Amino acid sequence: MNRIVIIGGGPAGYEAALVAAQHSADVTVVDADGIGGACVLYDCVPSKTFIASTGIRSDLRRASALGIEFDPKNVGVSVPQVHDRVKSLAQAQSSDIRARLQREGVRLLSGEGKLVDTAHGLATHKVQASLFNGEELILDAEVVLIATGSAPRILPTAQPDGERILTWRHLYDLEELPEHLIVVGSGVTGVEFVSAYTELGVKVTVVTSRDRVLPSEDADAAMVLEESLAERGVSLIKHARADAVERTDDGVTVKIHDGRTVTGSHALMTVGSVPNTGTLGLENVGIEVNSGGYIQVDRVSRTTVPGIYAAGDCTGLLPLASVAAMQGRIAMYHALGEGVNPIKLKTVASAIFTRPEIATVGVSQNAIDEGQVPARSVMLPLNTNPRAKMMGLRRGFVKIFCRPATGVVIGGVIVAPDASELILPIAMAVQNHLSVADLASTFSVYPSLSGSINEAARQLMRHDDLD
Ligand SMILES: Cc1cc2nc3c(=O)[nH]c(=O)nc-3n(C[C@H](O)[C@H](O)[C@H](O)COP(=O)(O)OP(=O)(O)OC[C@H]3O[C@@H](n4cnc5c(N)ncnc54)[C@H](O)[C@@H]3O)c2cc1C
Ligand SMILES: NC(=O)c1ccc[n+]([C@@H]2O[C@H](COP(=O)([O-])OP(=O)(O)OC[C@H]3O[C@@H](n4cnc5c(N)ncnc54)[C@H](O)[C@@H]3O)[C@@H](O)[C@H]2O)c1
Repeated sequence: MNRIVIIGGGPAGYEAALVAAQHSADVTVVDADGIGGACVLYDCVPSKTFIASTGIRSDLRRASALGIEFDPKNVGVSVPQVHDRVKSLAQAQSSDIRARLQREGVRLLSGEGKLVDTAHGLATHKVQASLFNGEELILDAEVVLIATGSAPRILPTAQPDGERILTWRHLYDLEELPEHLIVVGSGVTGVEFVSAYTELGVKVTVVTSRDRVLPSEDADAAMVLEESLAERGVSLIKHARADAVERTDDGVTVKIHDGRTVTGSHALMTVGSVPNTGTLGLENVGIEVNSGGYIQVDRVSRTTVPGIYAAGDCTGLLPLASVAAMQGRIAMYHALGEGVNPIKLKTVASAIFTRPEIATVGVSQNAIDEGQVPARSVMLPLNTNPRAKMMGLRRGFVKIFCRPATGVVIGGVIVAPDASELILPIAMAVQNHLSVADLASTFSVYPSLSGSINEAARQLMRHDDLD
């Protein structure tokens, strides 16, 4: 029987454990935060649960435009109830995953894991587990998976205190809504909270070092989001690198590199994450990390040391729960000698849970514009879609990219409510090499937002006929 030790119980670790247990391996997971990892307990699951509440308030605000009379001023937000729901749902999901792992026979240890091999190049490895109950165990393993995730990046001059200067992991402990929230950073994490807090009626200012929100995402999508946030009263301060955040008597001051200052009641730091690789004893086995502290892996999750794999945010490949889980599963299939397909990032679908949502899959507009990938594309505004008109939607679009000669779909972007759900047909087309003709000839429901996916594909087909 293979002895496998997994350090970290987030999506990378627990999905790997399930695969290994189903292949009759002897699996131990050592985890420091709780099964489900930061994903379930602090990051992805809590933020999406929070956003589920904040969205309801916006739906109510839009009701009058559709002829439903009601006074938005009478809508209250029970902050303790919203936060309790967030935390109890996260705990419940963690418990469910824990129970499933236990049913599959996985041994779960609560504590910190560290590699303690006495020399480099050994055939098997040793993991020291320092348990929170005070026990110290040394676990022998033929295979080790490092799946330790990442933690919020902290600026030394903006130390979070959990009261006024916050990371996203402090938010659900606040007793009241911030009066004026300054969000530092405009990446995916930042904009999701900017959108959510404005939906709750909180005044929000964004301080970003870049020239737009979502600098790494589709520019057309980012522009739609900027317009929508501006309409909801968000102030966006661009080209503004925050040097420091300080407490004042009644709030915070954010000091910007060029001398400007911004004051508010609270500051939320969303300036990225750092991998949890510093205390893992990597030097004891001869694994080197890159300049960002990430563990380098190949497409089947192998590190440079035989028998040691790494998966998820600690590898810096693509920090998404879905990718972490896939990397973890692939590591186990490979370690157990099963046939395995190396990970393909070109087919990963992801979404940004703002209002409107932004979902993407496959190649990006940037890669096409820079000439890295030849493609034809079409961008269809949603306001021509009958269902969108019925729903009173003013913004959003469907964009599809396809190969110039064959029309094979290679990517797409959707900006719409529930874009996270609407992206699936394009993701299926990308994954299965379907063409725009395949997409165009698939029946969609009339009327539906997904009808715009058919229509966009049809426009690319017409273009085909002219070639
Ligand atoms: C605010 C926010 C929202 C997000 N929303 C989404 C989303 O909507 N969709 C999506 O796909 N992704 C989302 N992500 C990204 C997603 O959360 C991560 O990609 C995912 O958590 C990575 O999983 P992981 O298993 O690598 O690590 P994690 O989930 O971070 O789990 C790692 C675990 O390892 C443990 N650990 C660390 N060091 C040790 C040690 N030495 N010994 C033992 N245990 C250790 C930690 O305690 C933790 O439990 C979001 C991220 C953030 C910050
Ligand atoms: N819905 C989702 O799937 C979801 C949600 C959240 C995060 N994530 C994952 O997490 C990854 C990381 O996202 P993120 O937003 O946490 O980090 P990020 O590194 O992508 O963004 C941080 C932003 O902060 C800015 N910044 C850094 N230092 C600054 C300073 N001193 N002053 C002002 N601005 C500063 C950077 O320019 C950058 O735009 C994403 O790429 C995504 O993969 C996914």
